[in-house]
Amino acid sequence: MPYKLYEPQYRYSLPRWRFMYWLLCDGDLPESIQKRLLSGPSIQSAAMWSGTLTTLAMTGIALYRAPDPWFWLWFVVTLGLSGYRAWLHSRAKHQWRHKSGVTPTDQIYLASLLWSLSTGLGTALCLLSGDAVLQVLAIPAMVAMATATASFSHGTPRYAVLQILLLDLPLKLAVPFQPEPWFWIFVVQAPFFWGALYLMVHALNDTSTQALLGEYQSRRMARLDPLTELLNRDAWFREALAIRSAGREALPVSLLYADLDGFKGINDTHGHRAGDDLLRYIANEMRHALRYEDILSRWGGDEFLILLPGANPETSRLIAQRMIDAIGTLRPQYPDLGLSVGIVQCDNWRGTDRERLEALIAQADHALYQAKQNGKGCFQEISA
Ligand SMILES: Nc1nc2c(ncn2[C@@H]2O[C@H](COP(=O)(O)OP(=O)(O)OP(=O)(O)O)[C@@H](O)[C@H]2O)c(=O)[nH]1
Repeated sequence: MPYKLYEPQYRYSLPRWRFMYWLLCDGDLPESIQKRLLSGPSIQSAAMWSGTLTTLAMTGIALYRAPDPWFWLWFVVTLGLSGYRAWLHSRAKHQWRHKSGVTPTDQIYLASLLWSLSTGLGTALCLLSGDAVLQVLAIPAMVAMATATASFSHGTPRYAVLQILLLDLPLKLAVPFQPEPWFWIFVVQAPFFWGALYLMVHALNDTSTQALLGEYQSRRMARLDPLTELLNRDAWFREALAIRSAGREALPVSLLYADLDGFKGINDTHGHRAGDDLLRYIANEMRHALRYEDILSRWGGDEFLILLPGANPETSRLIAQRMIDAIGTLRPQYPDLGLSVGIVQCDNWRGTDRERLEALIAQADHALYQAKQNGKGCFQEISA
């Protein structure tokens, strides 16, 4: 049966204020999951508007029943906060759509906390007003809002707890200051109510986090070589072919085919596990020798394929030599270890398809063969 997964309208960037980060994020999770949890229903427009409309309806009824200056203040604060929150949401949506920078995550969550506080204080006022209608309205409205908050904000459990307390605590604190003894029942049941919401937030959070982590891991495994965590062949092809459409003018690229020298001997002498550790270490060294935009993969065994977009021959020589030198620093421990690199230069990447790319790889492989023939530990270049 077809079904549609819940997708947030847009993703929020991580909070920048320290306290907000602590309140909203779990630093142990990958950033993409933190952002996904952060962008849950709690700060999507639908949740904001349902909360806002409920509060506005309550303030309207409160003003109708008892046009007290405090209720006027509650009404004005709710109206002001609603406008501010609507503005923040439209800014966030715009920034996300146009990828023009960070979203105002801190402000959005802070405004939502202020709404919780003003709503909590407002319902406490309803209880203190002595008006039976307002009192009867305030209690179920607060139970509904606190419960909805727990499910909406489950992606951010610390924040959810604070929000529930801001909403519900003032009402409970108001009970001793009004004459009706039956309202004490809400104070007595408070620990059970909050405890149940706490458990619900954490159970929902656990389920969402585990599901997102599972999805994250399977995406990673489909993309990365498990030993070195570099791109695997398929992902490399995808990324390499994806850059062909960028820009209109000719885009020169270099393709580097790198192969370790003497690696078999290291496996034979130090064991396969030491060989694995070395491959991981070398993958990291290569990452550091490259630029952000370069596309690096473990092609197989002790071979690596690297695409350098926009690189001229001089840059590619420089990068190849940088990688050879980086591996050279391991000589004191592994005297026979080295790196040979075949380089193929391509003047214009535009219009490249898989077939042409495979032909370029074959040329780079040929250049690598020549580098090995020339005594290893060096690079050899040819033009496409
Ligand atoms: N430890 C480890 N070894 C691997 C892995 N994949 C391939 N190898 C080994 O890497 C070696 C690659 O073979 P060659 O490239 O011929 O070895 P080499 O000594 O570097 O040869 P030259 O390139 O001619 O210098 C083989 O011994 C493979 O068993 C791996 O994932 N882990």
